[in-house]
Amino acid sequence: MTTIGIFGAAGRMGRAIAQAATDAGLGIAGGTDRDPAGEIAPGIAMTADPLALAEASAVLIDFSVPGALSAHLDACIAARKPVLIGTTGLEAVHHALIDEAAVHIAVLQTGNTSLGVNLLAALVEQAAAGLGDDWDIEIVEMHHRHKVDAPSGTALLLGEAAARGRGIALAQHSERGRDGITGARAKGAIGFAALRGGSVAGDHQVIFAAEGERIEIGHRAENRTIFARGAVKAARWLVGQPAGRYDMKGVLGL
Ligand SMILES: NC(=O)C1=CN([C@@H]2O[C@H](COP(=O)(O)OP(=O)(O)OC[C@H]3O[C@@H](n4cnc5c(N)ncnc54)[C@H](OP(=O)(O)O)[C@@H]3O)[C@@H](O)[C@H]2O)C=CC1
Ligand SMILES: O=C(O)C1=N[C@H](C(=O)O)C[C@H](O)C1
Repeated sequence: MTTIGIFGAAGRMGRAIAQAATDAGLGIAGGTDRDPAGEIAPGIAMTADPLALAEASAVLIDFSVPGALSAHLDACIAARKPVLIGTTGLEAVHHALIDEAAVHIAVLQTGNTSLGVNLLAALVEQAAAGLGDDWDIEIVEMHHRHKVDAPSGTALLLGEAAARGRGIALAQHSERGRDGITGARAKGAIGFAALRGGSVAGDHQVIFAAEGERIEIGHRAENRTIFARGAVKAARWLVGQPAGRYDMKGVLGL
């Protein structure tokens, strides 16, 4: 039986993943959290030691915080175990750590584990490729009041898809956090706007706006179960994969 270890196990996603893994008939080796006192569910042991967890698991799932990424990757490399990174708010330094880890082990990093969002990303890439840069691209997301990072990992994933479709680098063409006298929109820019409130699990809308017409495509997550199910599916897929960096396309057959 595949046994999963969960970094950030006491969090909203950690708990949802424990439930999804149990529903899928998988074993749970245990979990870590910032304060690992106690259990996340009956029979699921918490530890403060990422390496001990990695050694006890067939595959690891990390939905915690960017600051813990380095220690989690080190543990997975030392134990030679594959890992899924679902944590968002990652910066260039974190992506460099993931690239380095992927030389030694299989690492899947994604801002969204759901089938719907990954299919949306494929559609966005196709639309951006077909429409050309006189169509302005804006990405709007809304999440619950507890979310700490913006734009969401999913908004950035969709932005990357749009940039790929256009054959440009997102980093050089994104407009984020507009406020005050911003000046006119740059031609070819990909804009981001983030809303926060209530209990919204995750809404994303991609708007293609031209003179006189607009195309809007989007996705609404009704709860976290879709992310948790996707994470468990990806973890199963990762077991036995050779070292390398992966995203959800291989898992979902997109
Ligand atoms: N890729 C995807 O599909 C999805 C990604 N996410 C992302 O997953 C992450 C977690 O989301 P969510 O569960 O809602 O957030 P939570 O804040 O509920 O969970 C994060 C957990 O990680 C814990 N933590 C903090 N530091 C460490 C550490 N050093 N080691 C282990 N655990 C630690 C936190 O503890 P404490 O609270 O005590 O600090 C908390 O329990 C976010 O980045 C979110 O954006 C969310 C949904 C889907
Ligand atoms: O923090 C969340 O809740 C979510 N985070 C991910 C993101 O940043 O895109 C995925 C999902 O939208 C929920």
